[in-house]
Amino acid sequence: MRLAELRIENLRNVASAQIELGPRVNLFLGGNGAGKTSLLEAAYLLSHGRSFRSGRHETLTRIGQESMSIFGRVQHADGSERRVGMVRSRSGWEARIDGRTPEGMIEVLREAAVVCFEPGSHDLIAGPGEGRRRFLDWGVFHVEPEFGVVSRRFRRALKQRNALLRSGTTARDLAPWDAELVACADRIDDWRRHYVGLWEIGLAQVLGDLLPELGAVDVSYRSGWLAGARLQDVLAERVDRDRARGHTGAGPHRADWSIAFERAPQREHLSRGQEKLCALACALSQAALFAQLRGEWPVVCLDDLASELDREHQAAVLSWLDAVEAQVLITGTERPTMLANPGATARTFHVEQGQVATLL
Ligand SMILES: Nc1ncnc2c1ncn2[C@@H]1O[C@H](COP(=O)(O)OP(=O)(O)OP(=O)(O)O)[C@@H](O)[C@H]1O
Repeated sequence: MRLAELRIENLRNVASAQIELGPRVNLFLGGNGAGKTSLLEAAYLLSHGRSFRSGRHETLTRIGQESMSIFGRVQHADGSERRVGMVRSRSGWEARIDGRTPEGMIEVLREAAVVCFEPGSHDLIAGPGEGRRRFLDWGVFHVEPEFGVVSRRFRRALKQRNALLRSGTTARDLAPWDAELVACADRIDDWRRHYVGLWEIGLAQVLGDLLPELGAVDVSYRSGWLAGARLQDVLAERVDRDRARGHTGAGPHRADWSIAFERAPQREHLSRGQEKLCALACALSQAALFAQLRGEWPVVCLDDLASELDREHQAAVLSWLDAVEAQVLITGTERPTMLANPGATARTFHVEQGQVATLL
């Protein structure tokens, strides 16, 4: 899929922008604080319903404004086109699809698929498990049609169970929520496990290009409860502990995954740059798996590529992307030397004080 057009109103310092994107490489150049990352953030929001930057959602809206909006014209490989959008006001998010209000944001998120590598991406390797679960679930969501609904049911059951735990209830009151929780958890776990099994094949290939010096790679997935045990047994066994803590300590909300290399078996063996390359390989291999299973590439965003990677790795990434069909959005303060002659289909934009102008 590709974003043929991106329209933004009042996102950070971008008061109003309408960008006609090219089908392949789109380069956004401008000085620090110009608003380049905010453009990628807009594309990412359409796909994830949240920003890749930390902080409260209120800070997304331009200072002094009541609301912000993002619209995208999405073109799919089968020739279909969708107009997707989201508006954020004081009352929260509102989704739009082809001029109507869909049942939920989930419909917009299904249409727009964007993967992103940005300065905070190393957190995927070095940061808390929540980011890794989100990464994994984004991939699963796009290939398992029921995943969105089942994970919503799971979150509801978990919330209810936690509320009951805090109110000092009996095991009998917990039983219906435990049953719902376990039913959803088993499906989520199966989907995630299956996805990781497919994804790690492509990940090993990309890492073989980007970090060959670290040797063979192994991805381990942990479901969030004792390996080999049934979740219902684990919940029953630890119910007193859960009650004392006021929340459920085992389940898919505690799942995690990690990457180990032959010559860097622990995460702490990786340099910061190697963590970044790992995170980049995760994003690229996730995009490749999406393309394999869905028959079209997601949009690939690379924020501040030149300052994140050395020249050799920048060249490796750009030639990897050149060989595939993906639409790519890249930001930088200067044109990367590898993109000095980016080809006839490439577009370059100049960004300054939140304004975007097409250069080529
Ligand atoms: N809510 C907001 N309202 C208005 N301006 C904001 C808001 N939040 C952030 N900004 C400003 O918007 C700009 C956002 O810049 P962004 O991170 O997109 O820039 P960038 O071009 O990627 O910069 P850099 O090269 O420094 O990473 C900054 O100038 C920032 O001060």
